[in-house]
Amino acid sequence: MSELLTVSGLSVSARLSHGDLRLLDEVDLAIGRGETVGVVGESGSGKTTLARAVVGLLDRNVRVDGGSISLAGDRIVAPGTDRTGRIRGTAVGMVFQDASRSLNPLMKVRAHLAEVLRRHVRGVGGDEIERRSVEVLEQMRITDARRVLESYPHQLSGGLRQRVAIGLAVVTRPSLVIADECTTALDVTTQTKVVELFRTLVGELGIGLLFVTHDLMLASDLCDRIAVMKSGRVVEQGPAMQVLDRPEHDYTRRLLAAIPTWT
Ligand SMILES: Nc1ncnc2c1ncn2[C@@H]1O[C@H](COP(=O)(O)OP(=O)(O)OP(=O)(O)O)[C@@H](O)[C@H]1O
Repeated sequence: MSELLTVSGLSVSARLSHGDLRLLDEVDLAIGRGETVGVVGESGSGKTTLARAVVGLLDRNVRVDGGSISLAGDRIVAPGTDRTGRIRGTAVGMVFQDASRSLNPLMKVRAHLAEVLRRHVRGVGGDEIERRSVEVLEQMRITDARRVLESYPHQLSGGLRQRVAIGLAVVTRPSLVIADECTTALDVTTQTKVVELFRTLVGELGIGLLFVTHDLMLASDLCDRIAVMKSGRVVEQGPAMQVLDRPEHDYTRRLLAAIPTWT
């Protein structure tokens, strides 16, 4: 599988009034084209910091102090280097937890899609915007694309809003999508449908998917490989089934033990 995203020895710290706090410690992670990698771990383990480092969206008091991130062989992040501006929203799409907050309540879905396309696709015109907007909603398995295009976010269900948010992330045809806890706010049935949609999209579009979640079962259902994070480090990574069936690290075993069972 050809490598798409390579994170090598990435260390990130926050500057605080009483000194520096290490948020990521020598993190290694790789994602190939058409591959889904889950990053799991409890709250505060550094998952979001890792996802945000890839797209250059770290907080102002946070900086990279070691290692690097490359996309398709191009080094985009290293200490003192941030070349993420040209890949964010184009080669890399992002979906966050709460679609309601990432969508502007005063803009119809049509205007959201048009804005993203105009910002990121050079020379795109009205007809093409219309064609690609309908096409991406259909890719999101939205059957009444024209009605959805004319809707404001509040007129859509939570599941539909999240589909629109995913559509906005892929309409520019990125090679990598980063999804950060994007199913957490959804009920279980809607969550399952969104996971199914991601599975289809990865297959159809051949994108790489970085799927951040605290839910180890969800990750193992969707992902080819899983990286388990604890205190800013990747403590274990491997094929999803291996991590689930034969966890090597105590922390992974504890995460597994914390999953409620029906029996
Ligand atoms: N700008 C910042 N300044 C100081 N500390 C920060 C900053 N951003 C994140 N942190 C700390 O870094 C740690 C990792 O945070 P991060 O949000 O990456 O964890 P997470 O695994 O995504 O957690 P969650 O699942 O709750 O989102 C936490 O302890 C957090 O408080």
